[in-house]
Parts: sequence; structure tokens; C-alpha cells
Amino acid sequence: MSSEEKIAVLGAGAWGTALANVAATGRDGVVLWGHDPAHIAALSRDRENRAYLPGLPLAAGVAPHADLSAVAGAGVVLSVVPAQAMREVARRFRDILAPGTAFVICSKGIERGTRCFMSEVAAQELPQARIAILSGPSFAADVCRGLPTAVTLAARDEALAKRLCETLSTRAFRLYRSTDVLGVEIGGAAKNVLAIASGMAAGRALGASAGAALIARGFAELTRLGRAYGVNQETLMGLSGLGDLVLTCGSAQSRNFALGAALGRGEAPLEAAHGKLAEGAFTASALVAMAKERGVEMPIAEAVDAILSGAIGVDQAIEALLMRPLRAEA
Ligand SMILES: NC(=O)C1=CN([C@@H]2O[C@H](COP(=O)(O)OP(=O)(O)OC[C@H]3O[C@@H](n4cnc5c(N)ncnc54)[C@H](O)[C@@H]3O)[C@@H](O)[C@H]2O)C=CC1
Ligand SMILES: O=C(CO)COP(=O)(O)O
Repeated sequence: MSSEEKIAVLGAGAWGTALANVAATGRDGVVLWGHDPAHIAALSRDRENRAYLPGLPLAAGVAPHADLSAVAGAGVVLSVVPAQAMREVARRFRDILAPGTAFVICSKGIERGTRCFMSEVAAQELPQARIAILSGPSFAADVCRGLPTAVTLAARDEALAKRLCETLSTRAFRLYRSTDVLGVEIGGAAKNVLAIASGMAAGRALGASAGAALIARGFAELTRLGRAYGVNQETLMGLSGLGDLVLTCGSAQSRNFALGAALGRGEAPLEAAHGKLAEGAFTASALVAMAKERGVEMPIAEAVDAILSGAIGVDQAIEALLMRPLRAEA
């Protein structure tokens, strides 16, 4: 993987644009593919993603395209579309990606109908690709501003993970490698659901102590789930697990937290996201079902799912969590 290797990014939203800018540090011809020709035309004209990252310029080396064929010949493809759209997008690129292409999943979520992790979706749709995952505490706007950020890049093939870290790291955007693909995915998917609960507590003005308790007990849920899937504890304690949980549960900049805060203030589940992508709202039901299948208790995630589906209200959920039997902390 040389610095001349072609890099393409699928998905021209906030995170796709930020990652294209990172990839274009010292590199030209980074393809930023988006499915909406009007959005791509505006990106090319304005050299700024006004819809998702207003005020932040597109790097000179980024070439926006709406044409699938622009991605042909890329050795590294970053997939940055919403989790529920990943299968459809991967399928569109099945005949375009060459054997051995590194396909780096940057979305965070679980496919609802199939309950597949993103790496499973990619493996099913793109059998020719070598799959990796990039996840960790990283707001697109921070990364676009060049603020220091550290995330995890995992691939089962450690040599691939190492090469991708070298290819994609910049001075401000540091990648740490891992081979624990599933551990990284579980952290990214679960933290979004748990961040909705933290947002709800903030929206209901439950106080900073409740906020800290939710992070710690949310992490206990994430750890139990990860253990049931046999992933490494170090991964869950790292950037893609605890790191991202702390970021997302503690910042109104997070769309998942903001959705929870709106619910906490009394907004209706169907309106509270205000048109923004909050992946936790799509992942919650699958996450809860997968935990139940494995006998894993996730009461905070269950409460979020029940509120989103309209089965219970926020006050009822808080009451139920507070009335749970006292137990050992672990
Ligand atoms: N925004 C952020 O700070 C971060 C986002 N992520 C993850 O990246 C993923 C993408 O998020 P964002 O870029 O922030 O979302 P976004 O809402 O800013 O952009 C999503 C983009 O995907 C496009 N899209 C929607 N449906 C599509 C389809 N069927 N085919 C192709 N494109 C489609 C939209 O038009 C939009 O351009 C999510 O899974 C998110 O959790 C991860 C880390 C940071
Ligand atoms: O994943 C993220 C930060 O790491 C972005 O969080 P939101 O999707 O909640 O905005």
C-alpha cells in the first residue's frame, strides 16, 4: 500500500467528508463518492460540505463523484454510509471493487432485519474484499478542523491493519491497530444506544451524578455483551469501546445524545432526531434482541429501545431502572 495507492470514500455525509479530507493529507485524487448527484455537484462547486459540515473546506486532493465507476481501481475503500444502507451500497460496488481491495467499514451499527454486524454484511456482499473496521471517539467536525483524534483500526489480518494505519494516519489523526474486529464493532454499535440514555438523563435534568452512573453502568452492559461474544476486554476498555462511550455519552455534539436529550425534554420518538442520523435509534432493537438471545442483561439499552418504540415513557423507564433489585456491581 503505497502513498500513491488510490483511496475512495463511499458516503459524502459528515464522516465521509472528514475522512476524505484526512486521506487527502499529502495525497491527490481521493474519490469521495455520494449517491445524490445534486449534493455531489454542490460539493464540487462550493468545495465545502454545506449540508453536513458548514464552514469547513474540502481538502484540495478530494474529488467528489456520483458515478460508481470513479471508485474503480481503488486499493483502499472507506465505507461511510449509514449502517442500514451498507448492504445496498456494498452490493452496488460488488462488480467494481477488485479482488484484495481493503474495505474499511467506518459506520457504527447493526443491521436491523438480519442482526448482522457491518463486517458480516461486507463479507456477504463483497467476498473479494479484505475487511477492516475503523471506529473510536471522533466527531467529524473535530477531525475536519485538524484537532487531535485517536481511533482504532481493526482487521483480522494484522499486517493489513498495520498497513492501513500507516496509510491513513496523519499527525493529528492517529490510528491504533487491532485484530479484534468484532470487539471494535460491538463498542461502536452499543455506545450509540447507551448515549441516547445519557442524553435523556441530561434532557430530564437528572444531574451530573446520574450522567456518570449511566456511563459506568452502560459500560458494564457493553462489557457483558462483549464477553458473551468472546471479544477482548482490552478492546472494550480502549478507544472504540470506553473511549467512544465517554465521548458520545458526554457531549451534546453527539447526534445520539441530542436525540436522547430531546426525548428527555418530552419530544416524541419519531421527531426527536430532527432529521439527523442517530444510529442508536436503528440499532437499539437489534442490540437488545441479540443480548437477550445470549442471556445478557442490558437494562439501559432495553429502556432506550422501549422508549423509542413507544412502549413506555421516559419517566416510567427511569422508575424501572431505579427500582431494579440491588445487586453486586460486577
Ligand atoms: N459524524 C461523525 O462524527 C461520525 C459518524 N460515524 C458513523 O459514520 C456513519 C455515517 O455517518 P455520517 O457521515 O455522520 O452521517 P450523515 O448523516 O452526515 O451522512 C450520511 C450520508 O450517507 C448518505 N446516504 C444515505 N443513504 C444512503 C444510501 N442508501 N446510499 C448511499 N448513501 C446514502 C446521505 O445522503 C449522507 O450523505 C454512521 O454510521 C455514523 O455512526 C462514525 C464516527 C464519527
Ligand atoms: O460516533 C461518533 C463519535 O465517535 C459520532 O457520534 P454521533 O453519531 O452520536 O454524532
